[in-house]
Amino acid sequence: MRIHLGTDHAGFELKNEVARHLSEAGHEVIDHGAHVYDPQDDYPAFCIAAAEAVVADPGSLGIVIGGSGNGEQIAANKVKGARCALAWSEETARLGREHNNANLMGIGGRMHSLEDALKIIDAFVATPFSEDARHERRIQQLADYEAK
Ligand SMILES: O=C[C@H](O)[C@H](O)[C@H](O)COP(=O)(O)O
Repeated sequence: MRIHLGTDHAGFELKNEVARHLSEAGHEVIDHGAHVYDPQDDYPAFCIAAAEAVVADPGSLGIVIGGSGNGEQIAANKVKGARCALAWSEETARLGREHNNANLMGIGGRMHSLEDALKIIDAFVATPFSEDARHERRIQQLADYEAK
């Protein structure tokens, strides 16, 4: 699977670990920055770039990383067609895929150990959308609102 990453300084270290971990697992990882550590950088451009890439690349997934994941998720969700779930446990990661067909997840690099963060990310990447009618219906309602 192709996986697009975006992060600010607060997720920089985790992003590099995630890129290594996912590449070793056989995924194609595309890094939309930050490419250098700058403690003063801002998350929106990196997360919007990752979300735009995911929307333009159907079937791919995205992971946006920051200190909390909050701002990163907000930024990604500004992109039309992006459905970015804030994943803070393996269960919320799985539900983001099963119920919301999330094509991106946000995660806080300051919120988890590396081991736990990688488990959360693995749960997200491994879980398919359920395709249940009630979830399809709700996602369509969001898409209809977005199209207005
Ligand atoms: O929601 C925003 C993210 O958590 C940012 O990564 C965070 O606000 C960055 O904080 P600071 O600039 O204090 O390192």
